[in-house]
Amino acid sequence: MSATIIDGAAVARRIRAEAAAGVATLDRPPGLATILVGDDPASAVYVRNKRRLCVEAGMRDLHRHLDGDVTEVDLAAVLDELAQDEAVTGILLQLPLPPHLDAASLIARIPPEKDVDGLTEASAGRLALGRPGLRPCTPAGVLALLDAYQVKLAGAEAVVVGRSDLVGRPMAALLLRRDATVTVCHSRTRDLEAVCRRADVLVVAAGRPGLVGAGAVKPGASVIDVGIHRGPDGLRGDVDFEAVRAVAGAVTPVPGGVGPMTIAMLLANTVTAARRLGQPGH
Ligand SMILES: Nc1nc(=O)c2c([nH]1)NC[C@@H]1CN(c3ccc(C(=O)N[C@@H](CCC(=O)O)C(=O)O)cc3)C=[N+]21
Ligand SMILES: [Mg+2]
Repeated sequence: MSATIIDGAAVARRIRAEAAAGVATLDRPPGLATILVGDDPASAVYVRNKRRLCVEAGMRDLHRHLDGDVTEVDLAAVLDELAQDEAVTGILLQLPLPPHLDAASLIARIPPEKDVDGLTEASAGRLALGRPGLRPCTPAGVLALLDAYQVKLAGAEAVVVGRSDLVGRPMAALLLRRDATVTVCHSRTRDLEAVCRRADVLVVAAGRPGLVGAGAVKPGASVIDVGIHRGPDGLRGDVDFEAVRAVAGAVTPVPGGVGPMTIAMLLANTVTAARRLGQPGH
C-alpha cells in the first residue's frame, strides 16, 4: 500500500477559480499590492507567480519593487501610502527583508483590514481568540488541503514541526480551533521522531531538507510538507518523500503540494478583504 499523493496544484486551481468567481460579484476589482525589496531570486519567483495569478483571478496588480538598500523610513512611507490608497485591498510585504530592515515594525504599518498575509499582531490575536480575521496563507492552505481530502481533525493527534510566526504558530492555532490535539515541536524538542510518530496529522515546517523520514511517520498518517529547498536536483521539501510515501496514508509532494495553496489562499484572503472593506462596520 502506498500513500495517496495530495494534489495541491489541483486544489489550488479550484480555490483560485472560486476567488475569481468572488471577484466577479464585487462592484470593482480588488487591488493586491505586493512589495518586493531587493533581488533575491526565490522571492522574485514567488512574487511573480502571485502577481500573475492575481491578474488571472481578475484582480488589479499593484506591485512595488524597491532597491535592496531602501531605508526603513522610505519603505514605511510606501506602506503608509498603500494603507491610505482606496484602490488597494490587500498589502503583501514579501519576506525575508534585507537584514537592515525590521520586518516586525514594518508589518505593523499594514492595516489589519488589508493584511491579506495574516501577519499583523491584530490578525494573530484574532486567530488566537477565534475571532473573524485574515488568516496566514500557508497554514490556511494546509487546512484547506486537509479538508479537501476529508482528513478528520476533531480529536485527531496533530503534530506541527516548527514554530515560526509565518507557519508553525498559526498552524497550531488553526488545528486547535478545529479540535485537534496539537503538539508543537522545534529545534529543542527531545526525540522528535517519537513525538512525530504519534501524529495522525503531521505538518512539517522546519526549514530542514529531508528532516522527516519514514521512522517519524505513523502508518496511515497524513503528512503535509511545508518545506521548500532548491538543490542541484531541483526542489525538495522537509520530508523524505520517497521513504514516507511507503508508510503514510497521504502525503504532499514538493513542488505541487503546499506552495500553490499559499498563493490560492492569498487570493481568497484578498476577496474576503474586499468584501469587508466594501461594507464598513462588518
Ligand atoms: N510575506 C510573505 N508571504 C508569503 O506567503 C511568503 C513570503 N513572505 N516569503 C516566502 C514564502 C514562501 N512562499 C511560497 C509561495 C509559493 C510557492 C510555490 O508556488 N511553490 C511551488 C513551486 C514554485 C517554484 O518553482 O519555485 C510549488 O511548491 O509547487 C512556494 C513558496 C510564500 N511565502
Ligand atoms: Mg525551528
